[in-house]
Amino acid sequence: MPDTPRLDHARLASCARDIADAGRELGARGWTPATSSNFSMRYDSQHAVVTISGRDKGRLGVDDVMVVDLAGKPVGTASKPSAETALHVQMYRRDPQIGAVLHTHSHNQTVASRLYAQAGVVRFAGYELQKAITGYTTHESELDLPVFPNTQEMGELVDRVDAWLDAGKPLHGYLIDGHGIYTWGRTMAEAKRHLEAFEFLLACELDLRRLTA
Ligand SMILES: CSCCC(=O)C(=O)COP(=O)(O)O
Ligand SMILES: [Zn+2]
Repeated sequence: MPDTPRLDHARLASCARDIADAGRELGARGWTPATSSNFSMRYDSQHAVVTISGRDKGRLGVDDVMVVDLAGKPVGTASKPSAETALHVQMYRRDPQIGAVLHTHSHNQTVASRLYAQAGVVRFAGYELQKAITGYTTHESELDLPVFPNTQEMGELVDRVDAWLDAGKPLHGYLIDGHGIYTWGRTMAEAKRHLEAFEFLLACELDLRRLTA
């Protein structure tokens, strides 16, 4: 039987506070409607702290998160982790530098995911705000946000993300059709900056489509 790690309660409380703060901010912007969305932070090299399934993500408290291993298995609790935990732990497994993953369901994210599902990608070019994504230093770059089909089978989404990354294509976030966005960062602050940047860029693209239709 695998050893159950003794939890560092100070570390867990610190992650819980950061996750709850992020949830309050994102919820206040209307990006987490109707208990949607989920958030996580890396706890250590083999574990993450993730939101418990079904909680109101705009009103999280310290008891609304739990520890999982990087296979998504609960550690030290009988609570049920987010239904989308597999998409969080995938990022922690793939990149040891990733420290936080955010998933939201804003109106713009959802509408854009529907409009660009067939193309399979939203390509941003010419926006100064592309520089808010780590590694982008000029508006004269192309930033791709893929759109994957929605499914209740998390393994299918995990495979699509793996395929994108295994093809060597840069990935800083992705949309799921009719669902929402995933993005991440080395820290919670970086993950929030990426989320805000994608939300802003999607809003611009949607406005341009309306204004130039
Ligand atoms: C009510 S939203 C449907 C599930 C979802 O997409 C989501 O983001 C929240 O699921 P969780 O299990 O993390 O609460
Ligand atoms: Zn979701």
